[in-house]
Amino acid sequence: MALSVLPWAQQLPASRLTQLPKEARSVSRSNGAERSKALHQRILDNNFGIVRCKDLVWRRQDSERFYAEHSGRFFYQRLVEFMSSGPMRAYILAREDAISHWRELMGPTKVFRARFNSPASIRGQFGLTDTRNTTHGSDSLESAQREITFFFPDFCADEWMKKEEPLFRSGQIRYDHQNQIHTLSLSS
Ligand SMILES: Nc1nc2c(ncn2[C@@H]2O[C@H](COP(=O)(O)OP(=O)(O)OP(=O)(O)O)[C@@H](O)[C@H]2O)c(=O)[nH]1
Ligand SMILES: Nc1ncnc2c1ncn2[C@@H]1O[C@H](COP(=O)(O)OP(=O)(O)O)[C@@H](O)[C@H]1O
Repeated sequence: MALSVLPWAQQLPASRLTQLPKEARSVSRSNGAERSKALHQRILDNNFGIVRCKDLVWRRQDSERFYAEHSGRFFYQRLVEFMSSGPMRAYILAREDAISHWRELMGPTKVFRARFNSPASIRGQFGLTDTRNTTHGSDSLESAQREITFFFPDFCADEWMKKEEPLFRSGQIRYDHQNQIHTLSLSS
């Protein structure tokens, strides 16, 4: 599983659960909805199972808490402000090696590196600056678990791993267009 947050609203992997897209003020003011749709399609096209998906807006203190490990870095204040400046979308994504696949799909943190070295990546395509780089993705299983709890406090990863992960893994899922997530295909 992997956790991802798309800011316009930005995942979970046990081998696989987590990602978040970030996109806020400047982006959502113009074409945030369109971008969010494109990012959602990119997730589907890359064979991620969408376990959970939720639109939300952070308060400043949410942003400060989520990025506490960066407090003291020169970009902390701008990051905190950006992440609480508009809507974002949080995902729990599942697929084999979800964390590394998502991070590859996102591209490098620094936007010019992304543009030149990975122009087809999400950050290469949509990133504005090193801070406003469109998406977040957990960097390890441990951070995925912590970040999933942050965004989806009611989600029980252990139970999901036990009951649903094997069915996601074997493809016994279907896409629910209305709720924009994958659900188990019921075998009766
Ligand atoms: N070491 C260091 N690098 C900085 C500092 N400020 C900006 N940078 C880097 O300079 C590059 C361009 O920064 P800016 O042009 O200021 O970016 P910006 O337009 O402010 O956009 P945001 O990062 O979204 O606020 C990026 O690689 C930043 O990481 C700083 O105070 N210290
Ligand atoms: N040098 C930097 N300049 C500006 N913003 C940065 C810089 N490094 C990191 N950030 C911001 O902090 C976020 C978290 O940083 P980090 O966890 O190191 O990268 P990543 O999001 O690629 O895992 C980045 O996505 C970016 O928004």
